[in-house]
Amino acid sequence: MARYVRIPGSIALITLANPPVNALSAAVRRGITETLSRAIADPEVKAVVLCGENGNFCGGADIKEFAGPMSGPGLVPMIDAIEAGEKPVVAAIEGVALGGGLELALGCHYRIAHCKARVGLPEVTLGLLPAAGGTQRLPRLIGLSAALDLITTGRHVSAQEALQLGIVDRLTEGDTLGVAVEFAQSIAGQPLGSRRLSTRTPACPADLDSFLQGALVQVRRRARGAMAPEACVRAVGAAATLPYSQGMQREQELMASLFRSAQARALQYCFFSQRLVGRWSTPSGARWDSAEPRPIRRAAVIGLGTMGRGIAVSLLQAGIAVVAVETDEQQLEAGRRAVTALLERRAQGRGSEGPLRFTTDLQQLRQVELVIEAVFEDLAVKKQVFRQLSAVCPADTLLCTNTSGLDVEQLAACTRSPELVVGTHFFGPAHVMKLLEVVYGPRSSPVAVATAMHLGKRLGKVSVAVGNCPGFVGNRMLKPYLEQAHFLLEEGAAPEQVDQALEEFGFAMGVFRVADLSGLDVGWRVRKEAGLTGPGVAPGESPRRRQGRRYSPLPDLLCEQGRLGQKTGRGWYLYEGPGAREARPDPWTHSFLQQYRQQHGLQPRAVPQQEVLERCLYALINEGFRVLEDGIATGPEDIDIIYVFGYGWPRHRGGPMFHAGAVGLATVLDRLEHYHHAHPDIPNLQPSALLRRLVASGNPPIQKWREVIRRVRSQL
Ligand SMILES: CCCCCCC[C@H](O)CC(=O)SCCNC(=O)CCNC(=O)[C@H](O)C(C)(C)COP(=O)([O-])OP(=O)([O-])OC[C@H]1O[C@@H](n2cnc3c(N)ncnc32)[C@H](O)[C@@H]1OP(=O)([O-])[O-]
Ligand SMILES: NC(=O)c1ccc[n+]([C@@H]2O[C@H](COP(=O)([O-])OP(=O)(O)OC[C@H]3O[C@@H](n4cnc5c(N)ncnc54)[C@H](O)[C@@H]3O)[C@@H](O)[C@H]2O)c1
Repeated sequence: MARYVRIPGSIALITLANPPVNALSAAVRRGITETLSRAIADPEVKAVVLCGENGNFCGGADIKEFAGPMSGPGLVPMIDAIEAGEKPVVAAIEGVALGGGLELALGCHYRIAHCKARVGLPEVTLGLLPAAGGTQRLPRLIGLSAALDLITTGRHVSAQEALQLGIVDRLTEGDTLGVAVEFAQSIAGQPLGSRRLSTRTPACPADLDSFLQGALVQVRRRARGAMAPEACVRAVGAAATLPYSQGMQREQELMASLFRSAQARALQYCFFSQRLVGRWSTPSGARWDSAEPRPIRRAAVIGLGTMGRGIAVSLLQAGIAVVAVETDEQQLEAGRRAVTALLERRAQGRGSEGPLRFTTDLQQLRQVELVIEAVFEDLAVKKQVFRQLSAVCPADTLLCTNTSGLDVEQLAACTRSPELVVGTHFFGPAHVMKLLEVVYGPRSSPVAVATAMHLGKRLGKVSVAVGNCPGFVGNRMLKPYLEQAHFLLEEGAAPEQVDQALEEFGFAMGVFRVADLSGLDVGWRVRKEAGLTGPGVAPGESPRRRQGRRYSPLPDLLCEQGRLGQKTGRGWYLYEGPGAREARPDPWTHSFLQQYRQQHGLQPRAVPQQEVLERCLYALINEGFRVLEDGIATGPEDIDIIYVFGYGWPRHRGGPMFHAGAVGLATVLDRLEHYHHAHPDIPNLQPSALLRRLVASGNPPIQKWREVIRRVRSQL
């Protein structure tokens, strides 16, 4: 797993060979240890070059090994041996040097990188810290402040930035290995002294204590409840305050507190799930490895409102030519200004964008290969647009809708090629949010799904293929969650209490703060169209019951009062003025809730925080099990990735389905039964058949759920 060759000029070349990313598995560590001893023992060898095959230096420790017992040579002694050796070792970095890969390079005496390479210490994103000396050597190389930034964010750094920071010594645009070998020959025999990073003293800010304290406050604010960022700060702090060997000891202790933690497991599950959802399949047999995506060079966006603008920017930044369409000149002008401003704001340091044209004339779409419709969420309007698109665009144009939950099949039925219609559900702001739900209808062809999935990847999104049902996966599961939050207000909770529980769980914002931010009128319009509120409601129907089940009119009542959220300066919370962002608890809301409860004869009670969490989250999770039963999502990983990337579910809790497994499925079932018993008029609290079956199957690990799901589906 590490090849050794002696090349002319007294250089030993060690090549890590564990494709695709040369992860440092036990076999690779053994290979490096053995080949290095060979190079040191060989009197002919004057210097060593370390590189990786397949265009990558090294993607770090082998994450797959973390789940089992660790064996083989340790990374730390291996890297220490490289650094301590008398022969210079040069790392030739192509592709990536990440995590343990960069730590390995930091143990080398020199680093030469290709100009397209990326380096970083992303361990924090896996719930860990760089525990092969990264927290001790990087501060000694680039200073405490820069090292802390890299280690606590885990961000990947371009070769150019790495050079500026001093992480690499030299960049090359050509043959990295050739340059590294030549360089190694040139420095052979020179003293290594301070090239050994462990011997250096890190550059520290003047007021170290307050700097570290500030860093702790910042990471706590950024990653609520996540343990790893804090441990990273402490480990880097040790580099500043302790000698190297004691700092290493501190690094190991802190790593030990993280290594087997539930958070690390959750984050590593997210890493692998993100890759798993890329290997999508549909019930009709379409698959990622057999369906060929079409190349997309020219696209159109219909509707330049909140979403269309971001979608256009996303496409342009991926180098795709865009025709942007609006209904009239005024809307077009507003759209043009918005798109231009977004592009200008994001222009710095970005690559060239595709050409952009604005029009009100659908006839301009005669040459596009893909259209994304982002007009109002109104089925009739969307159907009309799809009829027009089908008439104007070439027959093989892929027609996509950005609907949040309308029936994709009904739109497909308006076109002459229904197999080329799919949902591409972006999340706002579309040029920022990472998630794309790709919704296949019963007639969507493999090529249509593959093209949309591939497009998502090109746009830098995490794409998840899901089936067609009201709300698809994400919004369908959100509905029972929101409903519970409203019911809890009826029963005695305050909005800020519910939000606090959810924020302490790890959401960046609680449900009511999010509602105020996105505007309460969005859901109000949907409920009016569904006949749940407004003129569509049958006369005499109880305000707290709809379609035979409990209903809360609270959000409708707020909208009727003109309290639409941040945009009106008042919603569930009070704001300084329209558009202001800081939410303050509003005495008006409290007395409104009090009156509402009195009016409906509801006896308020103190709702425990635990109940807030259980009812909101377990109702959402229960719907997730139904989504799986119905075959709308292929596996729990799809749901979890949707929630982590689209709905702010705290990543260190792995996603709702992972969380259910972590809590224990029997517990989730038990609590749902309890709440359903207490609230028989809330059908969403009735445990799903799949949850029952999983519990009956002995609570299998989440990786095994798919087998049970297959059995349940075949019996339903
Ligand atoms: C007490 C113990 C002490 C231990 C000390 C450890 C210290 C160390 O600091 C810890 C680490 O290094 S932690 C590590 C820190 N490093 C990181 O966090 C880097 C993680 N990796 C990445 O960010 C991305 O994979 C790359 C950017 C490298 C490539 O992106 P791309 O080109 O889009 O490709 P892709 O689709 O992403 O991956 C292709 C395949 O490779 C697989 N695989 C990848 N890395 C792996 C790994 N390290 N391992 C295993 N497998 C890894 C990946 O699953 C996929 O497999 P599949 O079966 O085909 O699905
Ligand atoms: N806003 C969100 O956060 C969000 C998130 C995900 C999905 N969506 C979905 O995206 C779609 C658009 O939502 P939005 O919030 O951007 O709406 P919006 O009201 O901000 O914008 C809609 C735009 O479409 C234009 N339009 C209407 N009919 C048109 C037509 N026939 N041809 C061309 N343009 C037309 C309107 O002039 C308007 O500018 C909806 O289906 C919505 O459900 C919205």
